[in-house]
Amino acid sequence: MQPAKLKIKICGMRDFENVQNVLKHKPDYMGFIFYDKSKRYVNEEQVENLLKLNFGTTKRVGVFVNQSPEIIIDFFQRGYFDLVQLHGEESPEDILKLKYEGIEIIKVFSVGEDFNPSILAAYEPIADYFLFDTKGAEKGGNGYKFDWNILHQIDSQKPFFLSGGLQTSDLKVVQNMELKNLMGLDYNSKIELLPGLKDLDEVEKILNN
Ligand SMILES: O=C(O)c1ccccc1N[C@@H]1O[C@H](COP(=O)(O)O)[C@@H](O)[C@H]1O
Repeated sequence: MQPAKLKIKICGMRDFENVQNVLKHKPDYMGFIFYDKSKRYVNEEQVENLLKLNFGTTKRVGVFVNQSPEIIIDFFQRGYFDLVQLHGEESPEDILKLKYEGIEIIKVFSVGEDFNPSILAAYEPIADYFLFDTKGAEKGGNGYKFDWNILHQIDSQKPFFLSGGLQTSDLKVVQNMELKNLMGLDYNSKIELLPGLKDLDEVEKILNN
């Protein structure tokens, strides 16, 4: 069954004041993109500055693409995030290295026409959550949706997030789909004024629902 209240993640944040303002709406998760080819890349100086803020109940998600476990562990030990979102082709072996350090894992799968759900089995015992995003030219943040009906065919017990071009109005659509194990929605480029700068009106609409 889909949980009554979906968790909300606002991703691709980096601007101090914008983070502060989004936090007023208490999202469940806030994502920071530690991938230097992203338009939303957050550098170490920006992250260190953000550590001054009180995140309250909002969990900070570090988003990585095929980064070495050693670097991820180093950033985790510096307190840069609470859990990781692995948005590349990370192997189960590398993910286990993170688990041994006590890091909670969101493993991402990019869904296109050729998506084969058999890839999930190797990650089922080690990831805490799955996230299904749209496959596109970029590793993430492509800004468009995949056919969510494919999720009805997935044979997994793992709670998962949905992402890929989500807009404010999608909340109701998704709720009506009764997607088994859907735990949360991840908003990014469609609620932005500029890459990395979220539209506070959209954030308010999402989180006041
Ligand atoms: O946003 C990015 O630039 C990005 C780059 C590399 C990996 C992940 C990235 N963002 C994640 O992409 C999805 C979907 O975003 P969108 O709604 O399609 O813009 C989301 O999970 C972001 O966390």
